[in-house]
Amino acid sequence: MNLHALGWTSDLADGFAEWSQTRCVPARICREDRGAYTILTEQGRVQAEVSGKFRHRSANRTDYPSVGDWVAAEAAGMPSPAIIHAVLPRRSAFIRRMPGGKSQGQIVAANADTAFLVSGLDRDFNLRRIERYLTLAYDSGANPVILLNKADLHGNPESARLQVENVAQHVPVLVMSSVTGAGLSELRDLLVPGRTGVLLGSSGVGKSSIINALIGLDARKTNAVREADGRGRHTTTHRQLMILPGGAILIDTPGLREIQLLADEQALDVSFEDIAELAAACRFRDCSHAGVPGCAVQQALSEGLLDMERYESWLRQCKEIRFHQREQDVLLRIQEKKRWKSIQKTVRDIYRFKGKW
Ligand SMILES: Nc1nc2c(ncn2[C@@H]2O[C@H](COP(=O)(O)OP(=O)(O)OP(=O)(O)O)[C@@H](O)[C@H]2O)c(=O)[nH]1
Ligand SMILES: [Zn+2]
Repeated sequence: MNLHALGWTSDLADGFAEWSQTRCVPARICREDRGAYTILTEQGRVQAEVSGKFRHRSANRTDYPSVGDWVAAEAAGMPSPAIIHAVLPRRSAFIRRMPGGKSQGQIVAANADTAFLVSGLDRDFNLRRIERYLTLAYDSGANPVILLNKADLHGNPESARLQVENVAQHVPVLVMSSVTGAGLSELRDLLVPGRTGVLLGSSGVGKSSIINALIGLDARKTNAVREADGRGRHTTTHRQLMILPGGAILIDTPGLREIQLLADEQALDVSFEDIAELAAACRFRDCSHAGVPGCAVQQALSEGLLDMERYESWLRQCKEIRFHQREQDVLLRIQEKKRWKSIQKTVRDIYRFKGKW
């Protein structure tokens, strides 16, 4: 398989330069299952794991390879898995907060060019959730596209599209159905050979069905091929990267049950460009725009120029991002403290050792 067909770019080639004189080859992670990786190389699909040295120097979960990542890997000779020595610099990454409140981030997909944010036009439809996904997408570095799937279940999909276009300024919104095939050809037009898309969305919105429809499988049979998750529910359990017949690369992700933001505030300025503009025009310095009379944001609210629910959604996201930033700061301070303790201990040990002389 040609590396370019897997999404190889000149930036990646630059990133790989320091490995080019070694026995390593470039490879892309197509599947991860608790530390066991499946990678794609020019030679084909192989199993891989990270080296002991890699494990040793990787303190954070985000240091480890994720689906979509490019790595420097060394073939170890079958049947041993190949050894991953390094992750090449990422062009984009979707980071979400780990479920269960740990403050470490988890990379859902790496190196995507386009983020397909999938919603179902059924009971799942929720503008506020779309706003959250948009912030996540802008923070990741990939370009968002919104897919409104299950159009066959909605009485007036066009009205839903208008609502979404209202909150997702400049973002393409596609109404589709993986069951009837509506919108599929428009979606195909957005898929570029050698470019990577990632499907993100809650469980059950139809991510796997969309992929199946794209590769020509009957979407209604998706359930039959889904893997049981042990609780009797059928759901996608592994993120997986695949190459579609047209040559575009697509990453399927398991439904994110909770999407807590671990984004940068700048991402909010893009997903809420309208509010960011108002905030910039606010005459109060350091205004939180949360209720001060005379504030430009409050003014827009009272004049009906800004939707209250959208404003509240923005405020919640601001608070959440700041909360995680503070938490992250605390975490960094603790790590720094530990580092100093260990340096102090080393120094003490050296003196103690010297004292024996
Ligand atoms: N009516 C209708 N049903 C759909 C459509 N797309 C998917 N479904 C159904 O919705 C259910 C969930 O679809 P999946 O493709 O498994 O959803 P998913 O987003 O991959 O879910 P997870 O793997 O849990 O993240 C299945 O029963 C599909 O048959 C659609 O366009 N219309
Ligand atoms: Zn203000």
